[in-house]
Amino acid sequence: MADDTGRLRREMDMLKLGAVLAALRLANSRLDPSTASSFEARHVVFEDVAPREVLAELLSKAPQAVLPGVFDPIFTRNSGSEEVFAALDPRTAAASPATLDASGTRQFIEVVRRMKQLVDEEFQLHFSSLHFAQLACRSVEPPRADSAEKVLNRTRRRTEQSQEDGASCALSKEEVDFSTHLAYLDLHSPGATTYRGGDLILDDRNGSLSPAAGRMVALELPVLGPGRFHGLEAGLRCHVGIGLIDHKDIMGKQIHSLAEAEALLAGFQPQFRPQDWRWDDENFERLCEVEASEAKEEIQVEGAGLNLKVEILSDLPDPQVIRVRGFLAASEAAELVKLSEPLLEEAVVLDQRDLVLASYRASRTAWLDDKDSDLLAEISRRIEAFTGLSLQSAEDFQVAYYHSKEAGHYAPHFDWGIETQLAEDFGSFRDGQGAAKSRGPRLATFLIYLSDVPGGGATTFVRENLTFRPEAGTALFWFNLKPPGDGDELVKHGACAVKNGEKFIMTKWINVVGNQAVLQESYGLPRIARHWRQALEVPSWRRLPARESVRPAREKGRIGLPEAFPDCTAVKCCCALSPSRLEAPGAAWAIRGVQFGHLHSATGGHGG
Ligand SMILES: O=C(O)CCC(=O)C(=O)O
Ligand SMILES: [Fe+2]
Repeated sequence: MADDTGRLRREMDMLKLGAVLAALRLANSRLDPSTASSFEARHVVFEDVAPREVLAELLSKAPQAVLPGVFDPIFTRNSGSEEVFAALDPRTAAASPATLDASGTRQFIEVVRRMKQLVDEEFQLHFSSLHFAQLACRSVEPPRADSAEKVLNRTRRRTEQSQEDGASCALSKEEVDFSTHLAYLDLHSPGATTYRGGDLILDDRNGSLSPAAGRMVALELPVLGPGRFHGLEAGLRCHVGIGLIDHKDIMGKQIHSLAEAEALLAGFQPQFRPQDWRWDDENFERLCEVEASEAKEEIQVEGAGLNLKVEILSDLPDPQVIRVRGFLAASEAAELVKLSEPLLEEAVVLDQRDLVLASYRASRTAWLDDKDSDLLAEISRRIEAFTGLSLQSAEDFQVAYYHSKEAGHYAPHFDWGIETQLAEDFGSFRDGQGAAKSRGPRLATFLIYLSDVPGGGATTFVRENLTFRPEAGTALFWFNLKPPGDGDELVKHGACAVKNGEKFIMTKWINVVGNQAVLQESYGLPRIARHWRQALEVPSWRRLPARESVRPAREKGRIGLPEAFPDCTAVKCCCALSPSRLEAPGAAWAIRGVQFGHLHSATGGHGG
């Protein structure tokens, strides 16, 4: 299977991706600002996104494989009474290859991965997670009786109505999902034996784009704007569609996780759970008050001059989170506190590419370089030996200080942020020549408590239900990424308010560059995990289990779909967000200029 993947990858890399892009982009233009639904979005067209054989294979299998109604419930699903929509997501496909055989599933996953990569690169997305991905077919039989114009008008009215309803609905439901970017890849072109219509209409006044085999259109979405229409007139049309969310607060809502699909395809059985994270903040508050979590397993590890007890609090298929008491001696922790105290400054966090002082992090921080003290160099050596990871591209040590007077805390977050912006902003991230180093995202976090805390200050993992009490010298270690390099949605964690006294921690973020092999070796596993039973000198990562049997399909209706919002219908929640969120400074979906294809006759149908 790995060979297949490699071959497919190489083939796809060889394609001239996006070569026709420039030709299809017209000069930026703006809509009349008086238009009620002012719509400034950007769309980009790619040609030859996947090899023809891949498109043909997917197309030959799609009509039998797709299932009516398997779709993100937040999006409207009916495209009009004449149109039947059916879809399959990567995890469904991987869970029951009977509907799409293993080779088809593999290709589907690779195509989705490629599409996401192109959208991420084109729109320079830093936080995107896969909101949905689907192999979808629509059919209209017999041909629509309505004129295209009528269908379009009806769909437009329905969209406007759902936006009005949805706006109020979504306003009271901050948690509503939405995609910030979409992409559709056509598996085939319209024609006498296939289908008619299917143009993508970005705005009825401003243009449309005809489908063509291998063509992918990627859109940056205005959250409130007119709908996107890609209705059929007749026949059966199949495509691969993806939706991405590029916003750090929503990052990790990977409803359609490719990593999990890969794992399923490999015969691994991840533990699925409803991915509804509306309760993160409440859970955080609750976990702050509970007793420290107990280890599930304890393993004595030796080697490289270390002899430590590893406590495993959570393990595969969930993220492996471990605690090591006595990683530092009390005297070492105290020395580091002393070293960092004069250097502490108010903490900044990366907020959508800007470094800001944020209310959600009340703490002071200092950055310490190995060169600052022999002790730090020694601790780096210990971390390398212990984790088996290279610190070649790791960031400097960050000391964080929280005080009860400021109720010092750090709200639940992910550590996996991309560091390019940080590299430009922090001198300490530069190499000797002042050039920003390439580190890649934060693969893993090694956190060491430098002090006990008399009251509060626990570290909690809100989705794994773990609580750690600070004890000077104790370390925590976990991976932020999962194969093949996605942010892990289960490692969301936070620091509870310090209620009494003060808290010091020191963190080493270990980045991807230099550790790519670890990600590669874990390919096919739901997560990266270390075999702690091996001697420390032998870095050892859990390998893919042999594929023996195909798992039975999971219970229908539980496939990564969030719980329905109790008082929002699916249609109401479609694409709606508060306009104020759109206008918020620094919003991820800052809307750019418009680029349109040429104007074309309008066809109907409402596309999700
Ligand atoms: O202070 C803690 O317990 C956690 C800190 C943290 O998560 C971070 O600095 O990224
Ligand atoms: Fe963190």
